[in-house]
Amino acid sequence: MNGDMMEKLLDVENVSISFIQYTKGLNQRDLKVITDLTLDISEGEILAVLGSSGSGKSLLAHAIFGILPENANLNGKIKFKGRELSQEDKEEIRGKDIVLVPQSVNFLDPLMKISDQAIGNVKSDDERKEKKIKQREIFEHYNLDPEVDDMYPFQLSGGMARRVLVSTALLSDPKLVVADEPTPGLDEKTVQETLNHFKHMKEDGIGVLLITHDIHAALEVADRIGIFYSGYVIEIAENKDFSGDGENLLHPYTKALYKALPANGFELTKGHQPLHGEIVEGCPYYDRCEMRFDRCKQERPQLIDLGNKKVRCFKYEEGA
Ligand SMILES: Nc1ncnc2c1ncn2[C@@H]1O[C@H](COP(=O)(O)OP(=O)(O)OP(=O)(O)O)[C@@H](O)[C@H]1O
Ligand code: NI
Repeated sequence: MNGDMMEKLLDVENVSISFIQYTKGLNQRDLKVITDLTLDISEGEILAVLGSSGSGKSLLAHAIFGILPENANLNGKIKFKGRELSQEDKEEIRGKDIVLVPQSVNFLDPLMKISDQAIGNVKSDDERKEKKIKQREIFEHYNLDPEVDDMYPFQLSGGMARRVLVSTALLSDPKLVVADEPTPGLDEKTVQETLNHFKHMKEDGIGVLLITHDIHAALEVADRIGIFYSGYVIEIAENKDFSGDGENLLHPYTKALYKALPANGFELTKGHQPLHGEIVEGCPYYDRCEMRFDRCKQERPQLIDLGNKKVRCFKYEEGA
């Protein structure tokens, strides 16, 4: 599919998420977890967001669905098909045009039979029948036998539960699927299976936001990969840039990450990423950067838009 012809589905523009934290006495401070995050996804495209544990990946997903914790502050815009979504819009649209494949099976209701919760609320018996047929079809497609319909979540194996979450998400014919860490804890075969599901969605024109800390999974299915570092997206690269010597990758962190791949297994969190809320004045990667210059210590680089690619580094500023 030609990426240029596909309609834009999701725009996340300058999104920041913070928590109010009470310190000694009645002092409070803003604990920033995500800062100025910008990304977009089109029909038939898989965008992976790659970040270490605790980097705010699930919060990003929850912001899109309007299910952030009460004490979270959300700034910036989230748009679907060009229209900014209010909290009410998000509540309206979720589970329909946009669906979440949650990180945890705990999102399933432990007291409800699998097929009932997959079908969800219906307005009439006819609708229930219709949805039941569709549910069975999709479950069949994901190798979930009829007896699964009457099971409760605790009766599912890890792999089955994953397949239930994916097929439940697809039941509403979504335009966009947000998958939060769909692969950890799965055996190699089930990982492969899950990734294939995302490829099928892509072929069906669905946009997929794949949130993961597994760079191998990201590289296997994603068209583009957004790299989180210390609450920032420091680069959005194309999949094909992760090849050769990594010479087409832009940010020094992404380059280092790529170089570490074949040799070291892979370690995303090697070294110290400034913690959330730590006040870093300049570039968050300054301390580890091999290409830094003075300006990087005082001033924070903005995300530079290079068409399909984006990077947050002064080195790529015009005239630099
Ligand atoms: N309700 C809350 N109040 C305060 N801080 C919170 C709250 N929820 C999350 N956080 C903070 O936000 C950070 C990001 O959480 P999030 O679950 O989005 O990380 P993640 O990237 O999805 O991690 P993982 O890979 O472990 O799933 C956490 O490290 C935590 O410090
Ligand atoms: Ni998470």
